[in-house]
Parts: sequence; C-alpha cells; structure tokens
Amino acid sequence: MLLNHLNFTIDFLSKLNVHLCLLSGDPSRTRMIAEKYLRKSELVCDNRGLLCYIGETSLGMPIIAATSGMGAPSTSIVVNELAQAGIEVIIRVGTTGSIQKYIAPGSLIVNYASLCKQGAAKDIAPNEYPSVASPLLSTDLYHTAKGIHPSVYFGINASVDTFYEGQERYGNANPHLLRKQQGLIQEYQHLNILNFEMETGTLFKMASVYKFHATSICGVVAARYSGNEESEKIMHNIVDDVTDKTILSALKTLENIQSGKLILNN
Ligand SMILES: O=P(O)(O)O[C@H]1O[C@H](CO)[C@@H](O)[C@H]1O
Ligand SMILES: O=c1cc[nH]c(=O)[nH]1
Repeated sequence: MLLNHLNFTIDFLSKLNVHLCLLSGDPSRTRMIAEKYLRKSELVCDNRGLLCYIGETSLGMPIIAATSGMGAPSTSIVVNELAQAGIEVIIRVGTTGSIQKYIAPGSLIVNYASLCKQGAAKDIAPNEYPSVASPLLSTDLYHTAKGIHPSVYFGINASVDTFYEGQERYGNANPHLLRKQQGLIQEYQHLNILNFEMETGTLFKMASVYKFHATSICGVVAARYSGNEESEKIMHNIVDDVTDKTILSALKTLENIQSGKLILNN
C-alpha cells in the first residue's frame, strides 16, 4: 500500500529494514545528505517537495533522509507516515535562531525539550503533554556534536507556527505585532529558552505518543537577541558550514545505534 504523501510503500521500507531517519525541513538539505554523506543513495519520494532518499551510512547499513517541510502541519503528516513505515528513530537536522546572547550564529544546539506552541500538536496530545526528546538519543547526539564542533549547546527550544510574528520579527510585512508577541524574546531569555524553530516541539510529542525515539540538532543561522535588523535575517554565509556539522553529528549518532554503541530503551 502506498503512503498518502510519501509515495513509497510500507513494504518497500520494511524489506530494506530501514528504521533510522534524518529529517530536514528543507528538501535541498535532504538531497545534500543523500548525495554528500550517504552511499548508494536512491530517491524514493519526490511528492510535494517532500524528498526522501534511502542510502547507506559508512557502516553499510540503511537509513532514510526525509523532508518534513516547514512547520508543524507538514511535519505531522510526514512523521505519521514515516512511523507507519516502521521508522523507530528520527533526528531532526535543522536551522534555528538563537534567543540567548551567549549563543552566537555558527553554534549548534541540541534540544532535549520544547516549549511547544504549535496548533498541530494539539490535535495529537493535550497542550500540557510534555514535549520531550528521547533522553539517551539526545545525550549521545550532544556528546557527538561536541566532538565535531567547539560550540554546542543543550537545552530547551521554542517551537512556533510562524517565522515572523511568532518569533517577534518586526522588519517584514507585519510590523504591528500583537501585544502577546511583543517582548517575547526577552521573556524567553528569562525562561532559559535557547532557540526558535518550527518543527521540533510537534516531533517530540509525536515521538512520545507513537512510541519512537526523537531528538533535534539545529545550526544557529540568526541572532534573534540583538534587536539589530540585520541580525534578524538569516545569515546565509554560515548556513553551509553549520549544516555540514549538524548532519555529521546526527549521522554519527545513527551510526552509534547501528554499531551497538548506543542502545536505546524501548
Ligand atoms: O531549516 P529547517 O529545517 O527548515 O528549519 C527552520 O527553517 C524554517 C524557517 O526558515 C523552519 O522550517 C524552521 O524550523
Ligand atoms: O530565526 C530562525 C532561523 C531558522 N528558523 C527559524 O524558525 N527561525
């Protein structure tokens, strides 16, 4: 049977025995994972920009590189279908904006929990349901990333539904933010929330409800703490470097599972 949006069959993946996934918001990141980091990669889905590739890690074992698209609704569809296809471990490999002044662009952030302000997640679990990563997977990813990059942070993120209003951006089509959005960055600094992005919170809730393992690593491409209009924009010059480091870290953690070095509880 074909999955509805990922146009491969459940049987196809189960025959290949693929249970591990790297999930990117951006399809070009998915393609880069497949073409630059996986052996024998093969495109298995190109529906609606949701590119998915199957390939082998350096251990010669299969993984899937999949695309969530931007935001929770698209993520909820892709993750549900990946879970139907037997995926047991998902690492989100993303980009993010830093909220804390001590986290500079170019750093990496592993999130182990989210403040999940996402509408789609409310269809899956009550709002109060914790949005938490798999502890063992996240810890391994954090230590792995520390071995690859000097500047790695471990903490809570805010997953929101909008890139502009929900992340307190002023320099765009809507400079008149609702009162509840004004001062958000300062409030989140006091709450020790490290970063903004748009998928992790829903992914974590889905992982707990569906019983699979998930964590998230993002490269910091915007400094949202400075109040400076320029720094509100994505720093395209650092995207490639941080993307490489996030992918390398996440792949190594999946290889730790494949080699038996990392054993996840059920
Ligand atoms: O880089 P990706 O994985 O797309 O993640 C981040 O970038 C997008 C916004 O530009 C959102 O999807 C956000 O979560
Ligand atoms: O500032 C940013 C950067 C990437 N992704 C986001 O959601 N926000």
